[in-house]
Amino acid sequence: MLEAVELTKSYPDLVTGQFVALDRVSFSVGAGEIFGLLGPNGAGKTTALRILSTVLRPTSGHAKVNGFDVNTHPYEVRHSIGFVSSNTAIYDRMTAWEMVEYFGKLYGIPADQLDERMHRVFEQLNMQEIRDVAGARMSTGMKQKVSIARAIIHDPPVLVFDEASLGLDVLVARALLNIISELRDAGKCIIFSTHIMREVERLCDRVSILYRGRTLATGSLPELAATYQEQDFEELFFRLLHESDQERMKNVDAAANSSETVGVL
Ligand SMILES: Nc1ncnc2c1ncn2[C@@H]1O[C@H](COP(=O)(O)OP(=O)(O)OP(=O)(O)O)[C@@H](O)[C@H]1O
Repeated sequence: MLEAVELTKSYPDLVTGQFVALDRVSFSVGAGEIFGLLGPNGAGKTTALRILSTVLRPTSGHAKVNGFDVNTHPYEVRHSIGFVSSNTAIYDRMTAWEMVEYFGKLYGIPADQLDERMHRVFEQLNMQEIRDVAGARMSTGMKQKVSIARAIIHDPPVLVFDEASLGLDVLVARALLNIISELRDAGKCIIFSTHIMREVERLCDRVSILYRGRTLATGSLPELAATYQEQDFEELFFRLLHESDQERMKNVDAAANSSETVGVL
């Protein structure tokens, strides 16, 4: 359903020449699966998700969403994907119903099908009560529901949640995770990026741990526990980050030593 192969994104950098935000990251996600991208700030999660949703072009590597290549078929990819982030803008003057309807029209859903689809989505997300509430009067939780509704109105097979629980209180965050589980059970292919380990433990079938643009490990939690002989996921996460930092420092030292040697020669 979704496949990323050796995705790399680098930016020009005044000091180092190139800054690699994403370094040969690969993963695949099937229908009815929630795949987590877990990493601290700056790990490269948003960069990967922006490439998958065709907002950014990769420097190298390729990706397919619902069988369509992100570089050659961006239009088809956008129709196959729904994107939910923590900072989706909600129009103050539109009601929940009007906003979702507007997006349905943007996706080109014919009027006769759109009305039926709207009712189904509002029922699915339990949004009937906020149907006529204007954006300006919505709570953060209501806004997040509208963001999800407009991301799924065209019934895409792939859904991307980028730090979607950021800023939500525990009750609303819990409701969000429940909605995502239900979407998985309905057969959606879901990518869920977060820096919260508890969310991964609760929700994800498999996860990639990203750090400084690189994948440190990928697998289901039981697989990772067995591979690294560590049952506590939080311990495992920090251990991998620490080992990656040590490896990096070793490489920096080695590079410094070799340039000193060249200087002496
Ligand atoms: N346009 C850009 N030019 C230069 N560097 C960038 C650009 N966009 C992102 N970066 C850098 O790429 C790295 C990865 O950023 P990204 O937003 O993908 O991280 P993230 O894992 O989503 O973290 P966060 O939770 O902070 O958003 C960061 O160091 C960021 O500063």
